[in-house]
Amino acid sequence: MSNGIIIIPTYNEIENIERLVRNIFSLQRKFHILVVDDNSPDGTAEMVTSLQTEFFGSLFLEKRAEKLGLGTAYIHGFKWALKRNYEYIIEMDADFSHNPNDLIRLYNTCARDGADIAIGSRYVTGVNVVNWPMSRVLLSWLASKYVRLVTGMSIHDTTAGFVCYKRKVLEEINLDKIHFVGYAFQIEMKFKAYLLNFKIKEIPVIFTDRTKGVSKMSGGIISEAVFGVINMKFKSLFNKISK
Ligand SMILES: Nc1nc2c(ncn2[C@@H]2O[C@H](COP(=O)(O)OP(=O)(O)O[C@H]3O[C@H](CO)[C@@H](O)[C@H](O)[C@@H]3O)[C@@H](O)[C@H]2O)c(=O)[nH]1
Repeated sequence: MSNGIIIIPTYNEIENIERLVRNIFSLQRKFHILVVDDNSPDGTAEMVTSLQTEFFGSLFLEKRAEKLGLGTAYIHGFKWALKRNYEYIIEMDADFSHNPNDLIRLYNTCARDGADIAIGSRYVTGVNVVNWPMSRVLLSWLASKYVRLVTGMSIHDTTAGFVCYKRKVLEEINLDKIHFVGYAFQIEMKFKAYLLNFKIKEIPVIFTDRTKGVSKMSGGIISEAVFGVINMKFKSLFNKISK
């Protein structure tokens, strides 16, 4: 039994998932993996099912009926993990934007260095993003600045999706009261952890854009974040936010 689980949300990641799973299982530290797939038409879930024979007891799959958003996929995965004995619960994209070799550093920041949340951060030391078009780098960097300004959090990479949580953080945040369904979910989780005074550490990582498959970023995801963050801060000022 491993005390750490990597949760990977997937939508149409057939070109990445097998290589990523094999890569994670070849690391020196042993983690379990949970894939939360939203009925990807490209057969991502079927690929995971076929790998489960080889990685029996270490690779898990939760299949949802339709594409319901990155945020709700993670909430689903968190609840699944909390029902089991995992002490460290890690979020990661399926497309190799997050380097699997950084997983151990992320894990150790919580397991050895006393953090409650460890964030694999692109913006601690300048901008560590490879192969994103300039427009996307600017959008992400400005989004992080905007969130810092509005919320008052001192985190550099507020939209990061490469995060290790200690179990107690996910037990204390009310997962049923997370409102955002898209990437803004990442901001909301960090904000709630910040309001609860959890110890948050950022470790620098290099984010490399995917070479296979496509991003699921959309206009709806952006506007959810832009307007949602102000609303979230406003509610917290009047103590109306549920942690
Ligand atoms: N199950 C499920 N998975 C999804 C969904 N939407 C996206 N995903 C999965 O979530 C991961 C990230 O999605 P991408 O579409 O590849 O994200 P990105 O554009 O590269 O965005 C990155 O930057 C964002 C902003 O900084 C980050 O918030 C995000 O986590 C990610 O690192 C991938 O594994 C993708 O398959 C969904 O609706 N359902």
